[in-house]
Formats: sequence, structure tokens, C-alpha cells
Amino acid sequence: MAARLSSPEHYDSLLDKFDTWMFDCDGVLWHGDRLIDGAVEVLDILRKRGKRLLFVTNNASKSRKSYKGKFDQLGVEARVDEIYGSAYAAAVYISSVMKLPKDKKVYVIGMTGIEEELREEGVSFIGGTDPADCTLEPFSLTNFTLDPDVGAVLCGLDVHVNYTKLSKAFQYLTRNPGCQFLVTNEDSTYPSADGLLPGAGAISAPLRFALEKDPISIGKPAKTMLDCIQAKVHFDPKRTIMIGDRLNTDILFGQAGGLSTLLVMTGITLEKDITGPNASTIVPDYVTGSIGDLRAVKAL
Ligand SMILES: O=C(O)[C@H](O)[C@H](O)COP(=O)(O)O
Ligand SMILES: [Mg+2]
Repeated sequence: MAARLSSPEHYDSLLDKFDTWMFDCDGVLWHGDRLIDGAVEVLDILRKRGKRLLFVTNNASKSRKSYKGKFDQLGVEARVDEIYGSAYAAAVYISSVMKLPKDKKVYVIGMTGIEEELREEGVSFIGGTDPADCTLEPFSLTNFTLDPDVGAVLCGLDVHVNYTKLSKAFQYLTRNPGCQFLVTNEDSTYPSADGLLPGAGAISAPLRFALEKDPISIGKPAKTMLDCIQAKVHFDPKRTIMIGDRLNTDILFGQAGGLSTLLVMTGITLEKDITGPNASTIVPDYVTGSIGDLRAVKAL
């Protein structure tokens, strides 16, 4: 049973228990470019209390560096080395875990976040924001030349997804021997500033259906994301809390990593998902309405 937080004492006890605070972003800190009320103040309180903050997002549309730009623009203090996105985790996975040979490349369905992180990791790629792929023209195999050096397809949130991109990815995954099917994450929906939109999982779904094959997913809840963080940051899982808005990514990710978990109700999860007959079997340690609630902690 999750503990519902409501009083200053509840929030104070959380600050006493945890040294490292891992924050999901979409639905926890912001919706699109609209900050959630109280988020900035609470992050300031935590920094003043000497807590280590990490930002762990499945949103692959931006690289760590361009996320730093978003944090700056929104007036939220953050360093690049505190930011871990699924585009970064995917690029590290391809270069350091999969060890894609240098003469091979990745076909990308995705945005600049994935491209910038692959470039940073020295991984060659095609597709992505290439204007030749961002077309609504019908795709024809007659005019298509298969690139035999594509050793992996990586699919993430892509607001310009189209039939050409899906068709090219399908060719590589069915005709290049050993071509790996990777996705940055599988979130079904994306909590934008004005409501829910299809998420990265909905972008790769047509390929899963056509291929009758599941991809390797690198973002939350996969351990690859935590491995990526632990390769850079030392923290004690027992004194670390993961704060998220989605049960099957953020909370599962925390639980799989032996972290404590705090669910906030400002994003994807609804009350009916955690109470009543259809409640999820994924149960966070703590629940509160919004990260802004932590402003109730006793002043220093
Ligand atoms: O569709 C997506 O990629 C996700 O909904 C979204 O980007 C999740 O981001 P997070 O909540 O992990 O910050
Ligand atoms: Mg979220």
C-alpha cells in the first residue's frame, strides 16, 4: 500500500531519508514548456538541503545539452551531468554495450536529440531529420537503395514520423542480416502542455506490428538507463528516491533499481490507476498530488 503524503512532517521525513533525488521530467517538472507549480521552489529547497538532484527522462527529442537549454530557459537550475535522457542512454548503449562496429551505422526514426547524442558518441547514422526522409510522398522500393552498413534501427519520439521512415526501417530490419531493432522508450502517451499526445511507444508500434517483433527498449523502466547513470554517478540506492508520473516506467524503474519511489499525480497516472478494482499492481512507496507539495517542508 502506498503511503499518501500530506503533512509537513511527511515531507520532512522524506528529506531526512534520501540524499539522491531522481526526477522524471514530463508530467513531474513540466508539461511541454509549462512548469508545474512549485517545481522550481522545491528543487531549490532540495539543493539548499544538500541533496543530489538527477533528471531522468524518457523523452528522446532532446540531447542532454539541449535539455540544459530548456532548463535554463525555464529558470530551473541544472547541470548537463545531472541530466540523463533516453537519447543519451541509447547512444551509449549502441557505442559501449552493443559496440556497433565503426564501419556500421544506425537508421534513425527520431529527432535532433537522438542525432546529437549519436554524434557525441561517434556513432554514424542516417535518416532522422534528413529532409529526404521527412516527406509525405508515397514510398517506392523502386527508388530505394538499401544501405548494407545499417546495423541497427533506433526509434524514438518523432513528430515528423511518416510512411517513408517506417518503410526504410522495415527494409533494414528485414533485409540487413543481424540488424538490431532498438527503441529509446515505449511510453504510450506524452503529457504535452495542452493534453495527451501519442508517445514514443506509439511511434514504434507500427514497426512492431509489421515485424511481429519486440525491440530492445533502453529507457525507463529498463536497467540500461540506470546502468548509464551509475556509470557516471555514485549513489546509494537505499538513500535514493525516484519521483515520477508513470507507473510502468518511472515507478518500475525505481523498483528495479532498488530505489524508493514517489508517484505524483500531475502527469499520466490517474486516481483510478492506484485505487479501486482496476488499480495497477505497480504500487509506489509514496504518493503525493504534485512535486509542489514539498514546499510544505519546515524552513531551514
Ligand atoms: O513519449 C515519450 O517519449 C514520453 O511520453 C515522454 O517523453 C516521457 O518523458 P518523461 O516523462 O520520462 O520525462
Ligand atoms: Mg513523465
